[in-house]
Amino acid sequence: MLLVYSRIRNYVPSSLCRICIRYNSGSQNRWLNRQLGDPYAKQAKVQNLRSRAAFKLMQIDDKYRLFSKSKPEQRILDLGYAPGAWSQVAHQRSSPTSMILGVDILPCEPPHGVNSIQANILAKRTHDLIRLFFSKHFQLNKHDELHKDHGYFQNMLEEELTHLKDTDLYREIFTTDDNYGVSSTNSTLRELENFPIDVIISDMYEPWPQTAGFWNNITNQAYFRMANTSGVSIRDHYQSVDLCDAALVTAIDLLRPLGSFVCKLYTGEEENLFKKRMKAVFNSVHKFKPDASRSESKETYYIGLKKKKNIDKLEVFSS
Ligand SMILES: C[S@@+](CC[C@H](N)C(=O)[O-])C[C@H]1O[C@@H](n2cnc3c(N)ncnc32)[C@H](O)[C@@H]1O
Repeated sequence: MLLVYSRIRNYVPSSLCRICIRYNSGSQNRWLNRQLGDPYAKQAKVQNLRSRAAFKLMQIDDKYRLFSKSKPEQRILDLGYAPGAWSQVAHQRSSPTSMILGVDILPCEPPHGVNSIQANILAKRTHDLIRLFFSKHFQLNKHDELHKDHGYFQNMLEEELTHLKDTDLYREIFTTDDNYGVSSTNSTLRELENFPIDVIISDMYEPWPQTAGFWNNITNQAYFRMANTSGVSIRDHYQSVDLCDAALVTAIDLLRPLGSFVCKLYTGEEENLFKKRMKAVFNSVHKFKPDASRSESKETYYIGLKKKKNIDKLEVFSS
């Protein structure tokens, strides 16, 4: 019903739309009324931002300074990026030469200045695609305007990955051994290839209301997929911890030492365990609930600054 509402809202006067509201369930009504009166939702519309979530990241960035216009070529990974408001903020607040990759399990056209892939972060291949995207090799060959054709871009990245398999170049990009064929003088460059990302942001969880991609039978039934807020806080919490762990694994494997990390967590009894894992990966760990996050929501944000070096993944997850 919500989908129908958002689709027809573009075509019919708002008085008629109230009819739709009347036939919704009570909780849907509450959601719609809250959304219609919400100052952040209104501001998002005015500023052409894809959702009110943009303000949460702005407030996190105001406090923890993740992005910088003066750092050229910041490499930013946005996990669960659809519909793209966080990516818009990352693009606005970083230098024009920064590289931003959005990953989402749902199909979505990325905002201007952002590349994206449709993929599940729980899959190993997704990590390979991310590493390839940020590799020197792919960046050199990438056409600047590719973000304008999302499907073409994803195909190109996938094909390149298949093409490279079993070549020396593949081994160079994907072997993360510090000593792989390099002298110690090149170790900084090697570190950059091993850990090519400066900032990882993850808002992964419930799907945004889809407006496109319905042809895709595998991923468009968002409400039957692994993660969607159910209102049952224990269930939401455990699924959220899984996604936070997946984001943390991505950070261990791909984020550069001293790099920054943000992830959304639905709070619950495993929160302290997750915090402990964060502390094993980052020198400085903060919990922050931005004003734009509704007080009744169980969501909170964990910020990890100054990633440590030489992290043993097994140790992080076995304690
Ligand atoms: C709350 S939305 C993100 C909103 C986004 N930060 C923005 O500002 O527009 C959460 C997203 O996480 C995605 N997601 C959930 N599980 C995922 C997974 N396993 N892999 C990739 N994306 C996932 C959902 O499809 C959804 O689009």
